Parts: sequence; C-alpha cells; structure tokens
Amino acid sequence: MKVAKFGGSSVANATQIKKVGEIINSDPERKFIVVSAPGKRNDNDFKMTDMLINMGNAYIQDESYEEYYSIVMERFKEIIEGLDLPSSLIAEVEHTIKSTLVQDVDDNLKMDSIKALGEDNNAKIISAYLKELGLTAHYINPKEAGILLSDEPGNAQILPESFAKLYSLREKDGILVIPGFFGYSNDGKLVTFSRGGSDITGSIVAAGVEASLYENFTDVNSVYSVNPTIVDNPKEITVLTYKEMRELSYAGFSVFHDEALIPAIKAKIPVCIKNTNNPEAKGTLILAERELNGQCVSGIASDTGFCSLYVSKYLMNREVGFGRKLLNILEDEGISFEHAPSGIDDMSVIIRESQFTPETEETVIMRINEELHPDTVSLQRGIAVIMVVGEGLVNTIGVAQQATSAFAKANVNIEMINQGSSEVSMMFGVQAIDMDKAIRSLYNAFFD
Ligand SMILES: Nc1ncnc2c1ncn2[C@@H]1O[C@H](COP(=O)(O)OP(=O)(O)O)[C@@H](O)[C@H]1O
Ligand SMILES: N[C@@H](CC(=O)OP(=O)(O)O)C(=O)O
Repeated sequence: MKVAKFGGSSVANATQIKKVGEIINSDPERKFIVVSAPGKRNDNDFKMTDMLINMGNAYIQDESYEEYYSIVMERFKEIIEGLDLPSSLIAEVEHTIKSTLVQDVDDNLKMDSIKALGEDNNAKIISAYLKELGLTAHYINPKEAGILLSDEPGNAQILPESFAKLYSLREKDGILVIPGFFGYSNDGKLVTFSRGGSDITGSIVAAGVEASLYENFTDVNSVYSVNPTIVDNPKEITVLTYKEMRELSYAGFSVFHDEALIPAIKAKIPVCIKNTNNPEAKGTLILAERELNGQCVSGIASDTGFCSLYVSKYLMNREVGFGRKLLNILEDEGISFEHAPSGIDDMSVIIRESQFTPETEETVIMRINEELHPDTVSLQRGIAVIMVVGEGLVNTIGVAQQATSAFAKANVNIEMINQGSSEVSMMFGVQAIDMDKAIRSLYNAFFD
C-alpha cells in the first residue's frame, strides 16, 4: 500500500486534478491520498492558503473580507465546474467557509481553521471526482484518521499516539482522501502544521499505515542538485539518503518540508519525489542508505533569513558554563538556535531572523552584557546559510578547499564555516546578497 501526496501545484485546477485522477487510477497500490490546497497555476498566481490567510486576517480584524472570500469561492467553483461535479458541492464549500468564519474560538485557532479550508475542501472535491471516475473513494477528516497534534496553532507537532490509530485505516475499504496540513489537538481543536505542512501529513500517514512507499507528487521531475531557480537545468538527483535530504530541505530545498522526513525515517518508509506533469519520470528516491557513486557532493542548498549573534570574551574557553549561560538567555526569551560555531575566545549563534524582533534584540544584548560581561557582542542580520551536502563528504579529501576556492572565485566573503558536527554536510554563512553567486560558483566547482 502506498501513500501519494499531491502538492498545491498538482491540485491547482481541474486540469491538474484530472492528471491526479489518472495517476491514482493507474496504480491500485495508491490507497492513501493526501492533498494540499490549490496552489499556483502559474508564476503570477496566488496560493489558496495565502488568500485564506488574507481573508482570515481581514475577518478577525473586522475589516472588509468579502473580496478575498469571493476570490476563494471563485477558485473552488472553477475547480468543481471544471471537473463536472454537482453544483451542490459549491454550496457545501460555501457553507463550510461561512461557518468557519463565524466560529466562536480565539483568534489563533480561528486562523488555523481558516487556513485548513483549502486542504479540507479540496480533499472533498477530489474524493467526489474519484468517485465520478468509478473508483471507490472516501474523504477522511484528519480527526477520523487519528492525526493528533500538539496544541501549537500554526506550528503543531505530531503526537506519538497517532500512529496506532492511523494503522487501522488499512482496514477501510477503497481509496482514502485525507486533507494535508492539519490535525486536531487532544481536546479537539483544529491546528495546522507550519507552512508547506501537507508533506508532513503525507509522511505521518505513510508511517502510520506502514506504507511500502511515500510518493510526493510535485511539479518537478526530481530533486535537483541545486535550486533550479538559481541555476538553469541543474543535475537531477536519482537517489538520496534520509540524512542528505533532511539537511538539504532544512537549508532551502523547498520541494520537501524539512520536518516531513522524520516520521518516514522512524518508520523506514522510502520516499519518492515525482512529477504530476510527467509521472513516467523516475523521480528521486530517498532511502536510509545508498551506494556511493563517486560524486562526493549530492546537493547544495541555500536559504536566507538568518542572523548571527557574535559574542567574544578573552579566555572564554576557561569559563565554565559560558555557552550554557548564553544559550540560557536565548531560551528565556523563547529563541531557538540553528548553529553555534565557536572558537577559543568567541562564539557565534545562528538564529532565524524571524525570531529576533528589535525588542528581543535589545533585551538579549542587554542581558548578555550584564550577565556574561563579554568583550564584544553584536548581531549581524542578512545572513544566508549555504549547505554543501553529501554522504561522500566524510571520506573525500579536499572538499573544504574546493568549496572555499569556489567562494573566492565568486569574490564572496565567508562569514563562518561549520564543519564536523554532521557527517554529511558543511555549512557556510555568507551575506544574503552574495548567496546566488556563491551557489553558482559552488555548483560549477562540484558538478560542472
Ligand atoms: N533542489 C530543488 N529541486 C527541485 N525543486 C526545488 C529545489 N529547490 C527548490 N525547488 C522548488 O520546489 C518547487 C516544488 O515545491 P512546492 O512549490 O512546495 O511544490 P508543491 O506545489 O508540489 O507543494 C519546485 O517548483 C522548485 O521551484
Ligand atoms: N497549503 C499549505 C500546505 C502545503 O503543504 O501546501 P503545498 O503542498 O502547496 O506546499 C501551504 O501553502 O502552506
């Protein structure tokens, strides 16, 4: 039994959903179908989830939301009509949206319920369409499926008790269409994952039902060795290990959510990234282990939005508990950190910029000065992280030298390097404005 997840681009309109129908129909093993909200139909289009967020914000702030509502409804109407489904479905979608808006819950929970409308309605539509094709298909709500999540609106995490309940879905008859991106807390509140979280639902369902394969259908033939919007026609990757994909998706390979691999890894489910627009292409297989093919670097990922908190103090290395106290200040302020490269007398902590408002910056710097008495403390914003990833890195001599030469060739200054903690990756921090040219130069060094 396979789990097939179809991303926003695969279910963006009726034409795409027809392709999804053919894909499901062509393999009886595809029993569990996880769907996203309608995504972009072209580069200038909007994602349904973004429009729902606009609508939700306007509604919650008592502003005029009707225009957003009409755009959302128009999109669903177009899909339902394009699939020749009964018009009663349009009324059903309308009813679900209206009753969600007037729900008497706090703003965060209301927002999550509004965000989930894209996936929820799309799953109902797609299940109705599969029935029209003559397949036995049922829409399954995540509550019924057993997707239990922590009570963290917009950033929920799976609770371990979900998996046993999900296993029992195997017994259900026919194809099960499950909306991605959301689940329910133990006390029945609807909560969503972070953005892009339908990939996580797919992985959870795959782990729960012990699927033979988790297929993630998107709009590219494979995972490429570098983001295709930065380098034209980059090399396709045929096989990756879980570890490689985890590092790459963390650092910007947005084709797969970075949290989505964990359930699949734990349950040892192979993952395959495939193209809805070209299902014959083999795609990229992600497994626990792979044979090394002589290519030490598998991919180069990059992401902006980081900042670096730099603290230096003479004889820091001899001061017991310095690192703990520094991280403790961050913990007190509710800030998580990404990397923490350190030297004898200094330490940098790399943090997602979104966590550092000007007010938190002021508090953190003040506390570091008062509690740790450093020689210097500073915060540098606008940092990009570049991750060179490959299982072959450990056993290859000269990779760091090859990478640093590529940075030099592109005339990019390296702000920091972190190598060693992970066996499969090397992390570089650069100024965000230098990121793309550094990536192109690294790509030439390792792949051309
Ligand atoms: N290394 C990469 N390989 C493939 N695609 C990538 C990579 N890095 C970024 N992407 C982008 O990820 C997109 C697919 O992910 P996403 O937009 O989330 O798809 P979906 O609509 O299926 O959820 C691709 O269109 C591509 O632009
Ligand atoms: N629709 C949600 C969840 C998701 O996974 O979407 P997509 O498959 O289009 O990345 C979002 O936009 O965040």
